Amino acid sequence: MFAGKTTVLLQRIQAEADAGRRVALVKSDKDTRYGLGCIVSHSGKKMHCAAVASLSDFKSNKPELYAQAEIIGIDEAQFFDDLLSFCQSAADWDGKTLIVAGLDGDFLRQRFGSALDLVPLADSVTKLSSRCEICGRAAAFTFRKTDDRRKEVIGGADIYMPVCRKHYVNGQFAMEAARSVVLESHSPQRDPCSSSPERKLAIG
Ligand SMILES: Nc1ncnc2c1ncn2[C@@H]1O[C@H](COP(=O)(O)OP(=O)(O)O)[C@@H](O)[C@H]1O
Ligand SMILES: Cc1cn([C@H]2C[C@H](O)[C@@H](COP(=O)(O)O)O2)c(=O)[nH]c1=O
Repeated sequence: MFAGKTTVLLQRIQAEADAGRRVALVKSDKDTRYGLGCIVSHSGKKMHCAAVASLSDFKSNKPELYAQAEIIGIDEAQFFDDLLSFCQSAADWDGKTLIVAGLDGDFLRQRFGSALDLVPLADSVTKLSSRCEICGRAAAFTFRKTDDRRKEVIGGADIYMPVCRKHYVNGQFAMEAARSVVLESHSPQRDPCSSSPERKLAIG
């Protein structure tokens, strides 16, 4: 996150529109933070879009928009279960150009949705990185600052921060240590007289 995916997507869609091409922008309706009619980057740039539950909904519920669009921009691609089938058929059979922005991995660095499955079908792929919020180095990973373990948790800088490899690993270690301290303190078998081993909780 914070790597500039939405910024680049909006810039490319704007450039295509300025060149006279018919464009459409789509995002998942799971993200309601800025209302459903807009895609907004973390730095505040925004454009109108269609917010849909699935990409097949976009095609069936907005048939004119789909039919007239030469270029379709998709943001938050990780949230669309039908990403692969939609992109394949739109590009291969309907002649659309797709510009897709999304996360490849989640806060645990596990694959997120099917953005990775698009790689062999794409003409080109750009992996962006942010700046580590702790040391300023290139940040390829996203650290979740809360204890929520669900894969999908909508949010921005309130919940997530971009981190480099070192600070990702340190942060995960600190979270695990904190979690085990909490679990131990709630365990009925715990001997109140025994002292817990020292744990490092600092990230950095
Ligand atoms: N905590 C943050 N860390 C890094 N960048 C941030 C942060 N908060 C806001 N930004 C801004 O967000 C921009 C990237 O926003 P955006 O294009 O929405 O990224 P992405 O879609 O990859 O999450 C950065 O260029 C920076 O100006
Ligand atoms: C890492 C991670 C992110 N999310 C959510 C949080 C945001 O709502 C989006 C990512 O938005 P961005 O344009 O890339 O900033 O995804 C999530 O649900 N689970 C995660 O592990």
